[in-house]
Amino acid sequence: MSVSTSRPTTLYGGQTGRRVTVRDIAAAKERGEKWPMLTAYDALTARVFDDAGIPVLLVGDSAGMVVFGHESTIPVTVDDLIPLTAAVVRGTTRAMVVADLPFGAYQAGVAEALHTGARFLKEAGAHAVKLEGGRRVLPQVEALVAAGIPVMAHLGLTPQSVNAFGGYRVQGRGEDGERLMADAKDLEAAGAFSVVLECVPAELAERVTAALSIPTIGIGAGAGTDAQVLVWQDMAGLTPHTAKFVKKYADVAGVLSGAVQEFAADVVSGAFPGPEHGYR
Ligand SMILES: Nc1nc(=O)c2c([nH]1)NC[C@@H]1CN(c3ccc(C(=O)N[C@@H](CCC(=O)O)C(=O)O)cc3)CN21
Ligand SMILES: CC(C)C(=O)C(=O)O
Repeated sequence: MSVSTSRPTTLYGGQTGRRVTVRDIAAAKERGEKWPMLTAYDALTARVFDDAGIPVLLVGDSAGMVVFGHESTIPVTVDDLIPLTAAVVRGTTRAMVVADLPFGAYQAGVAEALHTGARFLKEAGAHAVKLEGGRRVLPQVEALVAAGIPVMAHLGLTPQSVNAFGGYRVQGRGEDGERLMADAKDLEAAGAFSVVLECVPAELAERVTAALSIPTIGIGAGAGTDAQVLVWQDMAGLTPHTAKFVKKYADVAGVLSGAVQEFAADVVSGAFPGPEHGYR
């Protein structure tokens, strides 16, 4: 058996019997192959996504909103995300699991970023981390990469800056686009293995994708990025109100609501439990 047989033919759908690595992701960019990414926050749903062949799962700080019920990602802590990340790792065998570094857990400097990044790898078994920002976090990106922690960058609408932006708004229009392009190039030079582009004009995302040798992962950034990510509860129809960039692929809220109402009616009527659900 040659060494090359251990490399997947495609990132999505390619079978190797091992975890996806940063080298597999780099190879997909070289092949010009597009790939899907989803968020995950627990073992059972992560397992469904892993079995479906999703190569990269993000334990996003969007957990603050979709898991913990906050109004933004600002209140999320490292201690909130570590057990969720550990659950996603335990629920999967093939996906690379990327952990979001929460607000206030890396901005203070290199030492803080290294401390937080190491916790996600040691305590949760994450394979990489994601952090938000451009030039202001380059030292953190360089230090994490030097320490052996792969870094996914995140530009455009960086939700941890929602208070500075004055709401969740499209970023990178006009002159801001050139600054975003420069930040993307600097993040690649600092060693990031990929970059999320959130809520930026499609034309800008396409230009950044062409300018970088690392993959771009779009969310509300048009069809020209190398990968696409969505929050799973949004694409599956569990989130009540979603942004314009979301496509709803299922009605999980409707299915679950129907099941819950049937269960409740069966309890009230005495139809559940039946003899087959009991012990003699
Ligand atoms: N469930 C969920 N899905 C997400 O995609 C997500 C989160 N939560 N939490 C963290 C951030 C916040 N995100 C958001 C939230 C709202 C908009 C939004 O409402 N955008 C406006 C665009 C406004 C404009 O035109 O500038 C929209 O109408 O789509 C976008 C991204 C993306 N992330
Ligand atoms: C929406 C994705 C990119 C994210 O950052 C998150 O889930 O927190």
